[in-house]
Parts: sequence; structure tokens; C-alpha cells
Amino acid sequence: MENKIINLGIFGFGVVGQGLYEVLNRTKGINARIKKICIKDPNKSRPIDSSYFTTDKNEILEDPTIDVVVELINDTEAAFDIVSTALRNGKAVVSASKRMIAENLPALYELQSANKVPFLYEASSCASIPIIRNLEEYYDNDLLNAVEGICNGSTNYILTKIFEENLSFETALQQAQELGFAETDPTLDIEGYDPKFKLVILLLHAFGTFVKPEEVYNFGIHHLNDFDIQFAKQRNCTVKLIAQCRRQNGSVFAYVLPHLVKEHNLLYDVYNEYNGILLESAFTDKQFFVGKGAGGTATGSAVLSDISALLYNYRYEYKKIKQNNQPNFTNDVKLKVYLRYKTPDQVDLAEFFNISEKYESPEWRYVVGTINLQKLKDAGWLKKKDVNLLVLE
Ligand SMILES: NC(=O)C1=CN([C@@H]2O[C@H](COP(=O)(O)OP(=O)(O)OC[C@H]3O[C@@H](n4cnc5c(N)ncnc54)[C@H](OP(=O)(O)O)[C@@H]3O)[C@@H](O)[C@H]2O)C=CC1
Ligand SMILES: N[C@@H](CC=O)C(=O)O
Repeated sequence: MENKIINLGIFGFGVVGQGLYEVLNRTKGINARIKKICIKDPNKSRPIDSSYFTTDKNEILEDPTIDVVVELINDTEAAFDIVSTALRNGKAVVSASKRMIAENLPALYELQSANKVPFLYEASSCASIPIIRNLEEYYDNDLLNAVEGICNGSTNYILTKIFEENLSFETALQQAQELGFAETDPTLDIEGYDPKFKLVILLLHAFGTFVKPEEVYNFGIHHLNDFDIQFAKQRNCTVKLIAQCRRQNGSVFAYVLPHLVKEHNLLYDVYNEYNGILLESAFTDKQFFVGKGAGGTATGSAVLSDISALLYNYRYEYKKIKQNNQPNFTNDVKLKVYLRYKTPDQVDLAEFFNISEKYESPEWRYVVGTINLQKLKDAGWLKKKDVNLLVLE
């Protein structure tokens, strides 16, 4: 695509679609122009000329003059249909839809190689942080040990408002929604599904291992209460929702869980909708990436960077898949946790290897102890509203 003006067909004109439009308009020297935008609701008022819009997906997918399809919609099934049709039609595709990508990674990988077209999705994981391209290009060897960090802007925004400004959970969530950070269904954010989708994508680019989202355990910040907040503050800690995948004895484990984070930890100072990713590798120790993880123009700029990369024929090579020494996925890892509950019948303490601390009051009880990740994943009792979990550093 070098030296030519590429025609874009965009799906979606919500937070990210409009962010891309603004970033594209304000970026000089990018050889790309929007030919058509496909949306869902023909009656919604739009801030730009109506001639841009269609509700017929084929006006983009079947248009031979459109080179690149940019998929930015909030419907997972429709997004997969659009992306796979576009790839089959020989069009390059850029997407931000982490859930659709995480749930269909093997199929999307096959479609790219079968049709010999690039599919780029930097905006899908940590929005403005160029983490996928770094994992692909810089860490293209097997020395990487871990990818760990804050991968969800909404929950980090909520936690920042709770810990720094004493706002209630509900008010902070409402603000995150109004600012365009949250998913259409915000339980995906607060229960840790959204960062899990991102982690599944990062895990493939870090280690070459395909993992289904349902294999990875996620527990969010939806059960956090004032007692937990005081527990953290009394220990000069904050709470962060951490996604991590890490090599261990030839395998790799992964999870999304709320952590108690001490002041010396680099992730402690990642605030609001910012995300932060720590990479650990054999000879470099830790490297830290930080940037806006949600929002229209921040995400739009990552989408634009992918469009721009297509101009010089960039594509993911998935080198770690081709290296053929991928670690197996495991949930067999011990975690030290704080478990808060109301009454003893709400939890099963027999699942713990050991308990080092026990607290009881008329209102709340907690234990600190060590438990296996697989036991947490299988534990029905963590679904009870009175039960909360924090991983201790
Ligand atoms: N918001 C953020 O900060 C980030 C979001 N993402 C991801 O980007 C994607 C878009 O998010 P966001 O912009 O926030 O979502 P919004 O809800 O703001 O916008 C969704 C857009 O998708 C359109 N749409 C839905 N279904 C269809 C369809 N079948 N065909 C055509 N258009 C359709 C809607 O049309 P209409 O306008 O007619 O309703 C709307 O314009 C999601 O996958 C999200 O997870 C990724 C990174 C950051
Ligand atoms: N809902 C997501 C949006 C970006 O991916 C988040 O809050 O991080």
C-alpha cells in the first residue's frame, strides 16, 4: 500500500469511531481518507455530514475501492462477521474489539494466513499503549517471563476516585460511563472480563499460546466495600485490578484479580483511566509502559497508528507461534490472598493450604492465607456478594 491514498470503510461511530475521526482530521500527512461509515441506528443525529453514513455493511465490504476496513463496534457477533468477511474479501482490517478478538483468536489467525491479508488490533489491548507491537517486534525471543499490569481504564478510574477522592463506587462508575471509558455492559469492566480479553490477546503475542477466555480466572472489584478499603489504607496500600500472565516451570499461568499494591510498586502511581504494563524478561528485569487505556482520542490514535502501519505493509508475524516452543497454560499456582466474608458458612476455608491471619468482628471476618488459583476458579462461594478477595504482594 506504499505511496497511495488508502480508502477506509469504518464500522461504528461511537466513542472510538468519533475519536478516530478527530485524530485522523488533526493528523497531517497521513495518506488515508474515510470513504464510508457503517452505523446501526439510521435515526441518530451525527456530528458530521450524513453522506458519510450507511446502515448497509455491504457498501463497505463489497466496495472494491475500499482498502481497509476499520471495525469499531460494540456487538461481538456482528464484529466477527464483519472482520471475517472483510478478510475473506481480501481487505486489510484494523479492530479495537478485544472481546471479539479474544474469543476468536485461532479463527482470526487462520483467516489472516489463508487470505494473506493483515489484521491489526493494537487499540484492543490497553488502548494507547503500543504493547502488542512491542511484544511482536522487540520481544521476539523466548526470554520474556511475565506481562503484568492494569489493563482496564474504567476500573482504574473507579479505584482512583475511591482511594484518592473518597467518591462512592456508584458515582465513580457513572463518571467512567459518561466519559466513554466503560463498555456498553459495564459488568464486563468491573467484574474483570474486559481486562481478561486483553490478557488473552497479550498472552498470545507474549508467549505464542492460544488460551480461551473461559480458561482464565477473573474476579473484579464489584465486591469491594469500605472494610476492604480501610484494610488497604491501614497497610499504606491501594487496590489495583491486575491482569498477569507469567511463566512458571515451563508453563504459563494467567489471571485477572484485585491486588493490594504497595507504594513502591510502579503500578501504584497509575491513576484514572491510565493503564500500566510491566514486562519482565531474563536480562532486562522490569520494563514499564504507561498510557491512557480508554477514551475516544487515546484509542483512536492507536487505531490510526495501525492504519499508518498498513501503509508500509506491516503485519503481525506471530513469531512465537512459529517458534513452536509455547508454554502450556496452567491454573496451578499458589496465591497469598485476603478473603473477607460475613459468616463462616459463606466460604470454604478448607480449600486453603494455610491460614496465617484471622480476624473476626460482629460485622466482618477475614483470613489471610495461601490458596491454589484453580480452587479460586472453581469456588462458587466467591460469587456471593458478601465475599471479597484481594491478592497480597
Ligand atoms: N471506549 C473505549 O475507551 C474503548 C473501546 N474499545 C472497543 O471498541 C469498540 C467500540 O467501543 P465504543 O466506541 O466505546 O462503543 P460505542 O457504544 O460508543 O459505539 C458503538 C458503535 O457501534 C455501532 N454499531 C453497533 N452495532 C453495529 C453494527 N452491527 N453495524 C454497524 N455499526 C454498529 C453503533 O452504532 P450507532 O451509533 O448507530 O448506535 C455505535 O456507533 C468496542 O468493541 C469496545 O470494546 C477499545 C478500546 C477502548
Ligand atoms: N472499557 C475499557 C475500554 C478500553 O478498552 C476500559 O475501561 O479499559
